[in-house]
Amino acid sequence: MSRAVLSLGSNMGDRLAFLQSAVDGFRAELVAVSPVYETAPWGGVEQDDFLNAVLVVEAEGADEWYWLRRGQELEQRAGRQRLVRWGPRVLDVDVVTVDDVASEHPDLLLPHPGTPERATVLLPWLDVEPGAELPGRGPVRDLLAGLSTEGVHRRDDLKLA
Ligand SMILES: Nc1ncnc2c1ncn2[C@@H]1O[C@H](COP(=O)(O)OP(=O)(O)OP(=O)(O)O)[C@@H](O)[C@H]1O
Ligand SMILES: Nc1nc2c(c(=O)[nH]1)N=C(CO)CN2
Repeated sequence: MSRAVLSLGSNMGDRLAFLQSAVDGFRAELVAVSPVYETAPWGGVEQDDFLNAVLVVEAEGADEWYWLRRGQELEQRAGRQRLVRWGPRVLDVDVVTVDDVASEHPDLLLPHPGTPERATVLLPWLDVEPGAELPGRGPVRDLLAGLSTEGVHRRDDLKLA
């Protein structure tokens, strides 16, 4: 069984609908869906706030590339265009972890290298897996304790179903 943690982000158009389209796309493999967070953009590009969430998914016989491909298919279906690094997007699906897999392949870095610094990933992940560990880096709870969560707000009025 392959178990992956995926980070979803959107800051263009109907942001919640784009996140929901990813949830729907992974419906058959879905283990958990986090609350939705509204988050100030990181990365230095001036742009609108994001909605972020995390999914936990599982599939028999899948490998890490399967999850990357599935995420990219859903990004394409949402109409994503790759324009600016760390810029606005209708849907971003990042593979955060796949079991304990470590990968240095540039097309699939695992665990996703941005994770330890991103409260936008760690907070929703902790909501669905309170004991979560980032392989090689320890408990998510401890990583979060060292980060600012300023600009990261849980939106309980916005629900993914
Ligand atoms: N763990 C991963 N999850 C998703 N894409 C990855 C991962 N590791 C490497 N990539 C590669 O990153 C590229 C996609 O980058 P993308 O434009 O989504 O980056 P970004 O979301 O702007 O930045 P970041 O990856 O820092 O969040 C793809 O070519 C993909 O193969
Ligand atoms: N708050 C927030 N900022 C971002 C995000 C994101 O998902 N959330 N994704 C980016 C591109 O990967 C760039 N900046």
